[in-house]
Amino acid sequence: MLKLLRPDDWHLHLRDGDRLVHTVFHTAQQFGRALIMPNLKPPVVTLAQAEAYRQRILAATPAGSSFQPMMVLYLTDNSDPREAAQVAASNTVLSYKLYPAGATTNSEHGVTAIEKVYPVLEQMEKHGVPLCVHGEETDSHVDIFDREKAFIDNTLLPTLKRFPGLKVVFEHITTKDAADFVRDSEHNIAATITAHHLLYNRNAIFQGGIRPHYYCLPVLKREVHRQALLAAAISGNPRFFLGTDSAPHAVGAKESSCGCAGCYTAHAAIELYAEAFESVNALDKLEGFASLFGADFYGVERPTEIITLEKSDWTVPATYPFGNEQIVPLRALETLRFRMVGAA
Ligand SMILES: NC(=O)N[C@@H](CC(=O)O)C(=O)O
Ligand SMILES: [Zn+2]
Ligand SMILES: [Zn+2]
Repeated sequence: MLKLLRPDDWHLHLRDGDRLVHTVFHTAQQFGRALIMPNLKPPVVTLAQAEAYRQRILAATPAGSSFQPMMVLYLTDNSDPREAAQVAASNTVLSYKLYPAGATTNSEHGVTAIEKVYPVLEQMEKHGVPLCVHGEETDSHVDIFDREKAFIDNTLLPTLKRFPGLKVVFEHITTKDAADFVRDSEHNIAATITAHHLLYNRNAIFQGGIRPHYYCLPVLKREVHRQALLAAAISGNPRFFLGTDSAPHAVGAKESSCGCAGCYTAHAAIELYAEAFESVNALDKLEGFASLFGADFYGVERPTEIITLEKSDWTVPATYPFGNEQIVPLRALETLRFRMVGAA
């Protein structure tokens, strides 16, 4: 039996509409709070839109749950620098998200050149508002496995040189380069790490055939990178913390000749992380990573509730409902060794 302070998910996609009841259900079972990504269609760009989305999420939250969605604004070339001060004053909107235009799902309204948002970044630095970053180079000539490293060199380093006090969360890091970069950075740079990047390398996408449910962005990398992420996650360094990047797409959109990027892990997120930490005998490091470090970085209260995980095998269902469609979760029809059994 393993008891943990109730974890928070610092990178989550819930989508919208009739899908919310299904996605919120899974996350609210496990997490006290989650940082909700704003890449809807159309994206969440204003405080008013974020508040309206937050209310839709709360309306879809199961009765009796105290789950709190924390919101993010989608940064665009046209974001108003004056809004940064209002974000700093908000208790429910915590950060901005940088999607380089074209980098990932619903990023077409993203930033076309980082210089265009310098006035916003200046205000964010001034007011202490964190920037969450999808860190991949968008130049299609750059090899897809090298895009995270190229982003560090071409975008992140010059931006931090110009705004050295800007708080940055390098989201869903996938390489040793990114882990080393964050480890060797100043205290204002942190990173989230997904469960799937801790558990799998790029072979998973091609195991006996093409496996669309293991395709996400940034794409899974070589084993050496997975090892580096695992080392960072269990290091006890408080600038590495949990963000699932659980990213649901209906089964038809994944199992397609041009399938969407994203792995759905919210149904068993903490169990998947526990499995990864146990694989290197580091379950004692899970609570800091999952429940403390993210709250500290964002400057919100640490959790007080406790959840309990048990060592007991269970089989993940083939699908879960997703609005009026279905979603295939990670590890569908396979066995998981941990199971969350309660909260108090
Ligand atoms: N990670 C993914 O593969 N997909 C995410 C977008 C993102 O986080 O980049 C999505 O919204 O589907
Ligand atoms: Zn992303
Ligand atoms: Zn994401």
